Amino acid sequence: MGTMKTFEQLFDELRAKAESGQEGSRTVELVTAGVHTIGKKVVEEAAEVWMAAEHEGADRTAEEISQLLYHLQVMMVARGISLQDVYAHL
Ligand SMILES: N=c1c2ncn([C@@H]3O[C@H](COP(=O)(O)OP(=O)(O)OP(=O)(O)O)[C@@H](O)[C@H]3O)c2ncn1[C@@H]1O[C@H](COP(=O)(O)O)[C@@H](O)[C@H]1O
Repeated sequence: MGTMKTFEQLFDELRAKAESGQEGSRTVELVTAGVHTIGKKVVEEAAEVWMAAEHEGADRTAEEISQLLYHLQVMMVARGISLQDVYAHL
């Protein structure tokens, strides 16, 4: 587990990362690859959340959920969608 951070903090970090174009950044790699590649990761991580929730412990499930949230945020960055755009629908 990395340093403790909130959903909002991670989003700001990912947006800055994508803009920086920093070499070796997973986020830059995914945003460059585009929404098709990111979409496949979102679906894969969603399936892993489901499987962990049914067959594994709470810790493993939480880890898979964190990976799903990360990939959803990368999708938002790739499509230029802000947190406000999403919160407006909650
Ligand atoms: N929170 C995350 C995070 N969660 C998941 N991942 C990525 O998602 C992968 C987990 O999915 P998998 O296990 O399916 O990985 P994989 O099978 O190797 O993936 P594929 O290459 O096969 O698609 C990890 O190996 C990471 O590459 C993340 N990558 C980055 N972050 C955070 O994002 C921020 C920016 O990171 P960089 O863009 O890499 O600098 C940092 O704070 C990081 O901690």
